[in-house]
Amino acid sequence: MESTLGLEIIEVVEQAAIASAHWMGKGEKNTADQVAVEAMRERMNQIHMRGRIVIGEGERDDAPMLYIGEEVGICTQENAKQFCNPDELVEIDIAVDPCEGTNLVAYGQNGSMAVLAISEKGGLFAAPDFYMKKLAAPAVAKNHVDIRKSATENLRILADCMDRSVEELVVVVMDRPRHKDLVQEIRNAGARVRLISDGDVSAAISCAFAGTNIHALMGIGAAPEGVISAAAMRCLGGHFQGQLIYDPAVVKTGLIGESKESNLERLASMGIDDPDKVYDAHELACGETVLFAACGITPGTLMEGVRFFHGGARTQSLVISSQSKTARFVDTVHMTDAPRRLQLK
Ligand SMILES: O=C(COP(=O)(O)O)[C@@H](O)[C@H](O)[C@H](O)[C@H](O)COP(=O)(O)O
Ligand SMILES: [Mn+2]
Ligand SMILES: [Mn+2]
Repeated sequence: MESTLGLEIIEVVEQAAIASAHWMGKGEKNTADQVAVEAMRERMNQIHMRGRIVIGEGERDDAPMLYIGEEVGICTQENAKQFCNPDELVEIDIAVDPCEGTNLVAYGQNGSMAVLAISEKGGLFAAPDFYMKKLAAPAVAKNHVDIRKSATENLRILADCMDRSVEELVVVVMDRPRHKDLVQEIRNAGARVRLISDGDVSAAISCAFAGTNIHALMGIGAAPEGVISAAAMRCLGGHFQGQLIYDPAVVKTGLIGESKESNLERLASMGIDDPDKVYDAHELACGETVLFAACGITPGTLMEGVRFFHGGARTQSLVISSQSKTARFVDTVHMTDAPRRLQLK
């Protein structure tokens, strides 16, 4: 599955990031999102593949593009037989977030990226548009920390695993009222908190890389982003656990349905019989082969953002593969017109 796909998906996230970056700082989050979706879809449809979106634009958005169930790739088009024999191609599932951190792009803040994960059919958990409690940590802490334990306990374990004191740990938490007690607990335990307004995919993956000064992600974000983060963490060997949040009283945003009961019914109709199950990275991204690609839109912990210059743009992406066991940082110069000069760095 990987061979050429690994290269092509770099271009998919690059094109989405460039399109969105044109809207950086313009205060228009919907446009920044929409152009990323269109660019991602257009580039995906040039790839010799039979893809199906399993995580895309929200189930209830009625989005015209990259909606859940949409088929993408040349080999899914009506005239597919002109280009390929669809029966010879492996069917793949794709999770996309063309603009992860739309607010960050709109307000020119750090940490946004175009991102996707791919696996063979059935290899990614088709998470509902619910919230998810998440715990991410470096590989050394894998299976030692546990989302069922308190933050205080996990911080002690994490400090032990990393051979440092709790005071030397930095935990990323989304700046939301629902995290008031969690933030207090982390501070009381002695660790330092980095509050982010958006973009918990970047924060989760950063835990797997030493040198980011991010040692854990705790708290509740969106479930689809949890699956995308898990795909990367599974390939990187980092710790990632997620637990669906179906009780609107926990998040208090009204975004996850009117009542706990109706949400439980919805989960049951999707075949999720144990709504309290704790999923690890291997369960959220269980495919034999998993690929992950992200390209920075605005600057982030892992990647630079898109930089425009006369006649082109420069991007930085991260492509991770479970098959080749690689995490590649790709630095690309895009020559849209004839650039006056190309800078080495
Ligand atoms: O920040 C985020 C927004 O993503 P996007 O809509 O693609 O720009 C994500 O990283 C979060 O995981 C998540 O979507 C968020 O926590 C859910 O929203 P909120 O109710 O504001 O916490
Ligand atoms: Mn997102
Ligand atoms: Mn998004």
